[in-house]
Order: sequence, then structure tokens, then C-alpha cells
Amino acid sequence: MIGIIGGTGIASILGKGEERIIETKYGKAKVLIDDDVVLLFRHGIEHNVPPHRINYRANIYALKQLGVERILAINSVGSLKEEIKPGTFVIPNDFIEFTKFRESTFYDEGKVVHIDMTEPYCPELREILKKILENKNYDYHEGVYVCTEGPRFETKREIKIFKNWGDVVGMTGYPEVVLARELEMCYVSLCNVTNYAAGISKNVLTVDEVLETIKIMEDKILKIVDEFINYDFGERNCICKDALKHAVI
Ligand SMILES: CSC[C@H]1O[C@H](OP(=O)(O)O)[C@H](O)[C@@H]1O
Ligand code: HPA
Repeated sequence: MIGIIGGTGIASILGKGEERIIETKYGKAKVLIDDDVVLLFRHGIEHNVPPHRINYRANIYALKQLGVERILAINSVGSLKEEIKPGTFVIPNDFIEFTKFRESTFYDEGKVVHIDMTEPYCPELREILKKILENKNYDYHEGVYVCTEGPRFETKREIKIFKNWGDVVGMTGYPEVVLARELEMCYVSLCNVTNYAAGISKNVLTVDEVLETIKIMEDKILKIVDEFINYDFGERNCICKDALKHAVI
């Protein structure tokens, strides 16, 4: 099974399949199931769940319960670099996070687990996603995803600091990527660069700009997702499938 986690502006372009509510020990998750693809909208289909209130554990656990092994997460981000232009893509190869109140592990009682995060995103899926974008001549960069708590956008001063440490900024990439690895699932992120971050942009940040850019990118996003869900993945030979092997005390 393949899992697709949709972010801002994606429900309107990807919403198809049988709607199901999946009960997990961390709460409920609403998904759409279409053949062997599970679609989950992290903000809810109506986009009424803000980034800091998303039940990330219920979402990832629900995908695991449904037999998902590989996840493509779609994230909207702000660019921290002039050369990373709105309307292009970023495939993160690392992250740093400044979130505050999120449940960020499945292992907070009973087993003590220290999962390795040297390669947070699945190396196999990153290579596949890069190939898909290259074959389509879609502009993309690899880089570091900086995760903030939200729901506010960042200040100019925060971005002045973040741009020395990362390439794009978002509010939802963490803890999804860690939770997926804790359940030995492969996770890759396709970041839609929707705007320049605060202070780099010449204008104030607006949700309108984010949604307008997503609209412009939607055809490319659809084509990438379509190619991904139809990719012949074969066996998993990555670090993700045995992530717990040397992580439990
Ligand atoms: C409306 S911009 C802020 C909003 O968009 C991004 O969501 P997602 O990563 O799910 O596409 C960002 O993380 C914020 O939640
Ligand atoms: N900051 C944080 N999250 C975002 C942004 C941003 O500038 N754009 C889209 N998601």
C-alpha cells in the first residue's frame, strides 16, 4: 500500500476514494482509499485543523494499520533562498525543528526507543522522486526543511537565522517524518515552494499567495503523484524497514 499525505490546497485536487474513519489508539484519522492508495489530508478535508493541532500520531498509525509501507507527503513551504523560487519543488534530505507542543514519538512509555535520524527521509524514495521530477523537467532542489510550530508565519528575524540553517520552512513536516521511521515506514516529502519566507519576500505573507501558487502548481503535483503511485517499487532495501533493530534499549 502507498500512503499520500496531502497538505494545504491539495484536497481540492486529489480528493478521491472511499471515505473511511480509522480508529487508532492515538485517535481517529479520516482517509480516502482508492485501490491500494490511502489518501490522508493532514488538515482535514475541510482544512479546519491547524498545523499545531494535527494528530500526527493518529495519522501515521492509521496508515500503518492499513498496511502502508511507503508514504509520499506533500508540504507547502516558504523559500529561505533566493535561488529556490516559488512555483518550484524541494525534496528534503534533512530537517531541523522548532516545534513546541507536539507528541513526537510513539514510544513515550514502556519501550525506550532512540531512532536513528542520520538519514531522516527514505533514501530509496528520494531517488525515485528525484527521477520522476527530472524525467518531467520540473525544477527542484534538495535541501533542509525547517519546521516551525505555527500557525503564525515566521518573523523576519527568525528567517534571518533559519536561512543559515535550512532551505525551506514549513509547519507540518515534523513529527511526521520521525513517526513514520519509528514504525519502519518509508517517508519522502515533496515540498511545493509557494512563497519567499518573511523578510525575503518583498511583501507580507498571505494565505492567498500560498493557495494561488498551489493552484499554479497543481497540474505538476498531480502528475508527480500519479507517477509515484504507479511506480513499480519492488522490494524495500532501505534503512527504514529495519529502523527499530538497533534503536531499542
Ligand atoms: C497556508 S500556509 C501555512 C500552512 O501550509 C502548510 O501546510 P502543509 O505543509 O500541510 O501544506 C504549512 O505547513 C501550514 O500548515
Ligand atoms: N512559512 C511556514 N510555512 C509555510 C510557508 C512559510 O512561509 N509557506 C507555506 N507554508
